[in-house]
Amino acid sequence: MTEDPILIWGAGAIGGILGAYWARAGVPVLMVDIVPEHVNACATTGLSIEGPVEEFRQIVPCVTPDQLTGVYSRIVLAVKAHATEGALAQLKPHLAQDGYVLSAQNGLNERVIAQHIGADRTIGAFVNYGADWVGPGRILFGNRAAVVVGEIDGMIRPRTTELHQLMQIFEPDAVLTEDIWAYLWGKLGYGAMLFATALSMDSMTENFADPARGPALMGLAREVMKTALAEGVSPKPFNGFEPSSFLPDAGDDAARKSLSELAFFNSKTAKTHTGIYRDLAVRKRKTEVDPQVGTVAQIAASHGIDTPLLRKLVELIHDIEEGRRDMSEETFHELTKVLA
Ligand SMILES: NC(=O)C1=CN([C@@H]2O[C@H](COP(=O)(O)OP(=O)(O)OC[C@H]3O[C@@H](n4cnc5c(N)ncnc54)[C@H](OP(=O)(O)O)[C@@H]3O)[C@@H](O)[C@H]2O)C=CC1
Ligand SMILES: CC(C)(CO)C(=O)C(=O)O
Repeated sequence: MTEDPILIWGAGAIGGILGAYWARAGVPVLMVDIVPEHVNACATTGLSIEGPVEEFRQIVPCVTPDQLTGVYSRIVLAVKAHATEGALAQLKPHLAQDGYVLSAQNGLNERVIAQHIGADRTIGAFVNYGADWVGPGRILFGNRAAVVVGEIDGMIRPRTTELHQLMQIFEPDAVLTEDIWAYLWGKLGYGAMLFATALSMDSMTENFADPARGPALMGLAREVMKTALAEGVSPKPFNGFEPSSFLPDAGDDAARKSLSELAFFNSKTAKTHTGIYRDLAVRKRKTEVDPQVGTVAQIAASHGIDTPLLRKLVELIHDIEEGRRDMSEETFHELTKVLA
């Protein structure tokens, strides 16, 4: 493996965990984050990984973007999707001509990254493990889950194999794929339902297990799967999400079975609520709804597919972000009304 440090841009829940595991394994890592107290804690007293999976504290070199010098050949981008363009502008001067950016994010950020730095320098990852940034130098690792890496053109290159090995340090079951888009679109389908779970204060499991919420949840996944098919993508299953159960010809029983598997999978995590819930209820900040759900609705429209549930979901999340609605069961059922 090459020896210049892997730059992790965004040292929060997802990036921080990768940084801590790689640093502990002796892989040279440098993290970059905009929260000075967190940067200071990671680099001095160490980053504390907490929760049921494993507990340890690891010093990980970490700087703010203005403190960064040098050029790097491997950059892992782990900021929220709406921070992608800003982060790309900052990281571009630090990316080697023959280097790459790996997106460890939810959404279709690989498209945005490719536009800015070139498709040949963009690699995709699908991450489904659950984590929360709980304070400076502290991350809750709630549960292990699927981790997949792959080139956006489907080729397997030496750098992809190296990345796969690196991911296996952290997640032994990490997968190397020739079809990263299948996983990214699968997560968009699951992700649309996760956004809906954040319309109320209830946990992911309470949402997935509630028969009254089933129709709206399955309707959201169906709109995303229909759009994926129109894009020529066949989403792949992971951790209880079974894309084929939400295809136009699959019945309600299959969809309900997948919802019940998602309820079960999420009953095992210490991260009971989504990152979206955390943005809305705890951190009181904007979510990734526009670059995730909004983007799918736009892509659907470009294929002539109507997505009334996705559009309503974007509107409801905006309402909560802007203080026009509470997070409540009643807000969730504004989605159900779309089906009436
Ligand atoms: N958390 C989870 O369990 C999962 C998250 N994901 C996805 O992973 C991605 C990252 O999410 P997550 O780790 O939870 O987010 P976090 O908010 O925990 O971490 C992102 C970190 O990046 C910082 N940041 C923002 N802008 C910049 C910038 N320009 N340069 C450097 N750092 C910056 C943030 O600071 P600040 O907070 O001040 O903005 C924050 O510290 C998202 O797309 C998310 O949907 C996917 C699967 C699971
Ligand atoms: C729930 C989770 C961790 C996926 O399992 C996620 O992606 C999120 O919090 O948004």
